[in-house]
Amino acid sequence: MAILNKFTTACWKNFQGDRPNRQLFSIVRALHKSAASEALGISAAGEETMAKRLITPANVGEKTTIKTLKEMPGPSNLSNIIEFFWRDGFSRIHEIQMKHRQMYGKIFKSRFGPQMVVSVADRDLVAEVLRAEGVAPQRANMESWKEYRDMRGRSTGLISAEGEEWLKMRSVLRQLIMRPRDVAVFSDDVNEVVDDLIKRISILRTEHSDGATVFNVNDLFFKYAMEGVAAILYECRLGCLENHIPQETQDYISALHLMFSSFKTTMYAGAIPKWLRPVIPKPWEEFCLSWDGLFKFSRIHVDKRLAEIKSQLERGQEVQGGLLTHMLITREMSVEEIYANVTEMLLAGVDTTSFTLSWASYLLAQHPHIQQQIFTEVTKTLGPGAVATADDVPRLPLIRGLVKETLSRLFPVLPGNGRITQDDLVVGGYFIPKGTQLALCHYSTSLEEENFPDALDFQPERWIRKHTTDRVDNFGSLPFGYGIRSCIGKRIAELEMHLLLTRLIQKFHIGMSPLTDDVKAKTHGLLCPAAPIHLQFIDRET
Ligand code: HEM
Repeated sequence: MAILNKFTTACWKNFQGDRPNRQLFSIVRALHKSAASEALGISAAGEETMAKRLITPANVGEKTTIKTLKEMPGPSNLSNIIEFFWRDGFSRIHEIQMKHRQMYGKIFKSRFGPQMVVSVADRDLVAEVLRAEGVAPQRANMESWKEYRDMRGRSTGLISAEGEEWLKMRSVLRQLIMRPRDVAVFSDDVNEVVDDLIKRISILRTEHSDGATVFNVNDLFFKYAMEGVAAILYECRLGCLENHIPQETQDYISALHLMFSSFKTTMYAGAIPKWLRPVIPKPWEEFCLSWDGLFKFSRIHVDKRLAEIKSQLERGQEVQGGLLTHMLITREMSVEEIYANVTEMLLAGVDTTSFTLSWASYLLAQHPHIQQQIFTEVTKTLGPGAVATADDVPRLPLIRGLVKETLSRLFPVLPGNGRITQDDLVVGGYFIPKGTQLALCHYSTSLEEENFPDALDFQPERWIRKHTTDRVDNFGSLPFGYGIRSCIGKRIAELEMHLLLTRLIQKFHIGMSPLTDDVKAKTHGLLCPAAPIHLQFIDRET
């Protein structure tokens, strides 16, 4: 188990003490504000310039060329209803993004009943929006998450919290897991999970007559991602890759599957008016049921660790541990906030990582010559059979390129991102009033020929910098978001993906099974394979 910190009984006082007082919170907030400016690359003077650029509604339509939302093009309400409800557009959100971009241009508006969304489908405009973000950007459509938490008296976590509440939790967590060196200490834990996955592949291959095929690799990568992220978050192993998965882990997987399988209904659980719930109860009931399962699982693991810490301290022993231990001891967050955050982080970290791994392996199988190039890089850099750690990753640019080309370009697992604007803005020549819902269309920008020549080709080497001043475009592809509200688990996800893909390429030639056709993507909340991916894992000669 990675050791982040050592704690002595002195910390126990802190552990039992009060939550940070308001004065401290103001300091944290001030620090955070400057950190946010830093992350966004703007100085105090820059912020002022930004503020001056804001326009009031009175300016609009005068002698300026600034246009109103009324003038913004976009599909009609009726065509949206047909596209989404008649033609099952919910599973083709990524394609619709591309289609609307072609039809209406870089910025367009769509209506979903009373809800109006402005879509931004251009690299430079996305950059404008994100660079103008304040200290606590607001995510869109989180009402149902909050309602569930209020109903059950639970705290919000990073994903669902807003404002000061979010800032406080973010300032705690960003110091623990945001930098590559923060997560490098987890290399051994992750590598143990990789060992188990390799063993699992060997078992699964024997179940097929050719001795090489693994059916539906996403199932395997789901278990890997869950085991890996839990090893870091809960500091324990869950047994996902065992032959017999423990019942409580199985219950969690069921809750996660329920959340995922009923995505379409649960996504709109909050949108269905409360008075209609007695008539259409299923979406809201399933939504609550899956959250109950997810929270229950986190409580079990957090409480278990809490009890261990208490007993160690009572015996006068020094407490050592990782992320969870640190959070429980320092008490910068309450236990309820810790439950909520580990619940939301586990939820955010499993399918995202597993789908990316499925797509990356699929692309490797489709492109054997590229797979061979990456294999050559790995063997030359590490030497035969060596197990990579986080420290080796910077020396494996094609492994990083493989993940980027998969996730930042061809299969961005979150094809879009949402924001509620917190100030009046002008974007692309349009006045966007405060409180407008924005959709940032990352899928369409990541396939833009202007941003990425030969955009449909799989070219991991395009991410390799030939010169230190080289930069492959950033705002054209933001798989983890950008700035102060970006993905807090980015480094954890990267570590899991880099270490696993390196080892898979070292051990196996990954081939396409004849049972796998051309697999298309579909949107189901995330961009996932529309059909199971079956792959062959053939041992490389040692
Ligand atoms: C391939 C894997 C992953 C991808 C592509 C991904 C992507 C994202 C994106 C796009 C966001 C929204 C950012 C924004 O609104 O600007 C996000 C937020 C978040 N992600 Fe990830 N994520 C991944 C893995 C993880 C992991 C492993 C964890 C936890 C261990 C995690 C935890 C979170 C949390 C807590 C947030 C909310 C952050 C906040 O609002 O402050 N994610 N992620």
